[in-house]
Amino acid sequence: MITKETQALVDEGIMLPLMEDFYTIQGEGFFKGTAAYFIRIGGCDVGCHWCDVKESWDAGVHPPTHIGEMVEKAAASSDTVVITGGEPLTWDMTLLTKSLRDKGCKTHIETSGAYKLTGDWDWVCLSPKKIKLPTDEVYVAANELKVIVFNKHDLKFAEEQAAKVSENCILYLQPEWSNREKMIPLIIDYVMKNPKWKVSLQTHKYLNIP
Ligand SMILES: C[S@@+](CC[C@H](N)C(=O)[O-])C[C@H]1O[C@@H](n2cnc3c(N)ncnc32)[C@H](O)[C@@H]1O
Ligand SMILES: Nc1nc2[nH]cc(C(=O)O)c2c(=O)[nH]1
Ligand code: SF4
Ligand SMILES: [Mg+2]
Repeated sequence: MITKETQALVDEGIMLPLMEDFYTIQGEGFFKGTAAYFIRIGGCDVGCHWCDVKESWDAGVHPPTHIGEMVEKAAASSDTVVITGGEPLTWDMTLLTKSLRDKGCKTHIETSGAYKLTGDWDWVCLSPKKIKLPTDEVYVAANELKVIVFNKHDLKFAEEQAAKVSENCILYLQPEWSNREKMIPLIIDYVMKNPKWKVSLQTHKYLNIP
């Protein structure tokens, strides 16, 4: 159980439930191959059945941590910081992103977009989920749209989502990891026929890095 005082700090975004943080190579999407510091904030109730970090879902098991601590560590390693989770937009991202920018860091987010968009972002990766669709403001802010393809129907979903983002948003299809052998041929064929889309792979999993 956390105290009322701590809960108040979490509500303000001064403390956040930190699952893990690590310096690695961004494995996915537009910045694939770029060194970046990752901050993984616990808490998500979207509930994707194929989620590769289900341990993140329960915010209660991840210790409320002062954002200042996270920012110090991140800024000491990298000028590019990716906020992920869990679903980071479960929380108020205003103060975390402000502190990161004050330290000269670029702020990137990995989000399903299911909740109110808070924070100041240099890059928004929107990965929409059918079971909890993004809010209108996140579609507008998205720099890249990364749709996870678990089955053939997800290609139709991808087109519906692409119709909602801005014109310069970069479009990616990423195979769901456990079903990648089946989905990769389908994605390759689809991208060759519909070249507005690009392929994104979880390259960190092939490289055996976090
Ligand atoms: C774990 S999520 C955390 C951020 C946020 N909740 C979201 O879904 O965008 C980070 C990224 O991994 C993707 N992802 C999660 N599980 C995956 C899987 N099994 N295969 C491929 N991508 C996956 C998500 O769609 C998202 O783009
Ligand atoms: N290397 C690496 N790249 C990533 N890109 C998005 C990730 C995420 O879990 O949000 C991720 C991750 O977990 N590791
Ligand atoms: S929204 Fe993201 S963290 Fe939440 S269940 Fe889906 S993939 Fe996992
Ligand atoms: Mg990941």
